[in-house]
Amino acid sequence: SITLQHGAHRIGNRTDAGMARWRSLRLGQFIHWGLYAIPGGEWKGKTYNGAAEWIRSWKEMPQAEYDNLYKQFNPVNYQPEQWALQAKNMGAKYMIITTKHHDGFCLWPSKYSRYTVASSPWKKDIIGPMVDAYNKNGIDVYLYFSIIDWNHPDWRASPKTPADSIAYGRFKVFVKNQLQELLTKYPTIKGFWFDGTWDDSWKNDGAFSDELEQYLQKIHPGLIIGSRLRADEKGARHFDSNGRLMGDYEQGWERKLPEKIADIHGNDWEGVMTIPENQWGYNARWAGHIKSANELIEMLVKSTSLAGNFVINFGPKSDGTFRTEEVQRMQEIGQWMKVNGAAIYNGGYAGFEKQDWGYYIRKNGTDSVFMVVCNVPVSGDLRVKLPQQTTLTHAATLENPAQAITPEVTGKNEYFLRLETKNFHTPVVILLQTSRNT
Ligand SMILES: C#C[C@@H]1N[C@@H](C)[C@@H](O)[C@H]1O
Repeated sequence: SITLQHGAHRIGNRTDAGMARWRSLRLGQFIHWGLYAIPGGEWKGKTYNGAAEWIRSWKEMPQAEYDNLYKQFNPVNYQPEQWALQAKNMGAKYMIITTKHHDGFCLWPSKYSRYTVASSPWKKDIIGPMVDAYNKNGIDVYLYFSIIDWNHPDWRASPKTPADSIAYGRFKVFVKNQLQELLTKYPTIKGFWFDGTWDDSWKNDGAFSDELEQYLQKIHPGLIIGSRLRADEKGARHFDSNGRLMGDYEQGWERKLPEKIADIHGNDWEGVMTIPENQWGYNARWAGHIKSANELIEMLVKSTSLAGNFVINFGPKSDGTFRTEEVQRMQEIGQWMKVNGAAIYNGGYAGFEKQDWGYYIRKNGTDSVFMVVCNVPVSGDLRVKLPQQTTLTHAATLENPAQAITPEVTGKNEYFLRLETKNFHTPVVILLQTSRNT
């Protein structure tokens, strides 16, 4: 390995209580909300086919017109208490909110910028009441913060001239000030979710991202920050030039998930997922494949089975309400979580051989292993193959009333569980009690 000043400073996962809590939450809610919700993917009768929150970069969108949308930001139906209750009923245990996306508009009244809610008809702080409402409902809050800031005169994707470098130097001070301000104003938040760190200006300044992370940790010890913030001094991101993860969890799983346990290299990780193929901010016209609640539940189960967190994204409208399809997904997922949440919270990798019918999840630190059946075999017979020296002592479904299943022993450490009925409309969870033959 090579000597790095600004590579990973820790080998292996964090072992503190704050990270153990993050690891136990498993299901999160992402919220992308900002000026982009006003056009909602459309402008003067034309439809923008990209991600709605990137509409400012669309050649059909005059940037000056986009930058004046703040004069229309007035979410009269914004009710953070309702948002938090809805998330609680979905079973989300943490929430990530865009304080500032790439367009640079701040949902909090930052004293370092005029491009904030304070300048809008709404005037008031959006973030504070949201953090309070979610915390009151037992949901941890993480703040999404984009380093890219299209609105700030000193932002540079790639400094070319000495003047650029001086401007970008001012921009780095601005970033540091805004982050310190967010930690001071919202001290109960558990971490930052950084984005927009792919440009040369950031990638080529590993020292700054390293110092920034340490500066934030000094203000708020235990802060949880993923791998998307840092670069090392050779421009490597997420993993340093020695292949070691920088940050507290792997944060590269955006609209994709690992397939098998080897893909995560033993690191904590989090997957973030849109319900349409690629829309984070509100887009009036949802096109392409829209994920069903069952698809999202299966992704949550798959993530948990591979010892990772899963965060589902929602894009509220400019008035502060949620579109029907998103409300429906939250309700359906919540109904499933009410019965089966025990298989998700504190769930992790079971270490059993993967079977076609679905996923195994081990309740961390116990001999309780859940089977989550997503693909009911026409035979109704679920094959279970346990590691050597492991015996299956009991099996029952989680639903009410629990349906006991007598395991049929077919060979060494191999069993079949027969489902009495095969017509399930959502993934069915079976709790296995195993014992290790010491
Ligand atoms: C690309 C990109 C951004 N990363 C996702 C989390 C959204 O914020 C999207 O705009």
